[in-house]
Amino acid sequence: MVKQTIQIYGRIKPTKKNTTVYSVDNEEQTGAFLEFLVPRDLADGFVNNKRECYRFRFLKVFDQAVEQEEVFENIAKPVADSVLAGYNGTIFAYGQTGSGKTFTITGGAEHYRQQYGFTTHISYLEIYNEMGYDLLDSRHEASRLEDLPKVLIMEDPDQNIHLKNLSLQQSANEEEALNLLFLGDTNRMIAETPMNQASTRSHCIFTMHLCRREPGSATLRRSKLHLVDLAGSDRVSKTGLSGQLLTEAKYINLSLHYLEQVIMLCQRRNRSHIPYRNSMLTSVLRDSLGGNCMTTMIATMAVDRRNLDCKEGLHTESISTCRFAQRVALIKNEAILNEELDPALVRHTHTHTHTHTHTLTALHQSLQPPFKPQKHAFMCQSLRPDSPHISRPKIDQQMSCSEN
Ligand SMILES: Nc1ncnc2c1ncn2[C@@H]1O[C@H](COP(=O)(O)OP(=O)(O)OP(=O)(O)O)[C@@H](O)[C@H]1O
Repeated sequence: MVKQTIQIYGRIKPTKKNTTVYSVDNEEQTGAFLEFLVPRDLADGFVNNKRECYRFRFLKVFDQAVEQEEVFENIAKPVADSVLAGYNGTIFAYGQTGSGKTFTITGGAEHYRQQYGFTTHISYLEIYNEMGYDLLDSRHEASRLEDLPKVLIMEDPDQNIHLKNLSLQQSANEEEALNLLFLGDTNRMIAETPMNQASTRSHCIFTMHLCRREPGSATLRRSKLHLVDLAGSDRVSKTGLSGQLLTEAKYINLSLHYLEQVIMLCQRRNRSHIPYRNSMLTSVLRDSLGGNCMTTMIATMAVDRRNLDCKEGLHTESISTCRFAQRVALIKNEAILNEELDPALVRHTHTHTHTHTHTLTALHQSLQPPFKPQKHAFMCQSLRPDSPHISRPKIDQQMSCSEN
């Protein structure tokens, strides 16, 4: 068993504007500090009694110039390696609208290197207004979100969560896996808000389910990797929304509130009851938050003046994102190696005890690796936009929202 607190990293989105209000201090030994400096003259005539300096600790902070490749090497690769070994992993991005969550989790419009990896199953869930949708329903490519299959949460007697109607698509190689990612992205709901024209107003969870058989062994290792792109964490009152967008924002606020509630309770030593069931997001991420998973969070921040709280001259959203991250860093997870005896082998052994031939055939079949493990498996590559083989299709408003 691996006991580990949730690992927190910060990432500052590049801006062309001159920004002197923060500083990053990455120390090898002590971790990193992100400091927001709030000069009094930014208060625009208001009396500013706030602190001048807000200091937050992260494992590492990736400043504006840091490329996706380096973020991948530092954050995603260790998690992907653990998942390949048989542990569950989660990487989630949290931050205000437009701060770079989607970019960090799924990459920009670049090309990806095509390299054959091993077979895996993939699911892609969108949670919009507390309702789950299967983004990988290929019959509904580029249709309205409401037309996609609705995903329901079911719980078995052992309180394990099952997602009914969420398809698991097998992918034989990296190209197929990336195409599933692109299909899902095409189906994602994109709505305009005054703050960001291509804002995602929903939570999206791209999950890779791996099943690995050790050569020469009858045990299987099953692990999952969740890549979680949360909706913007901004408060509703600031963005001046109404109608459908206000409803969306309220749902987002509520589910982020439940996420925060779970996080607060997970920190306590005496964890009696954690209300995971309050929202779909926390139900799905149950293992990731205080359970059987190695979890990493990336706090994304946009620091240009547009994102300043004008009255106070503060980076209010960045500061609350950092505060959220500090609370997340206190959560202790316990990841176990998800090993089990191959059920197919057990079944064969029971039904064919009278002859060794069948048992041996089954044993032989079950010991064939279902995939060829390679150092650079799909996940290791999926965030690496560095070579010209597979391109992300352009997703425009028309494609993603309506067939007409
Ligand atoms: N590190 C980066 N380098 C270059 N461009 C970036 C980076 N991070 C974000 N961007 C760009 O900034 C814009 C907003 O980023 P993104 O859509 O990832 O934000 P978000 O936090 O996911 O927003 P939302 O909450 O609306 O989903 C996009 O055009 C994206 O390409």
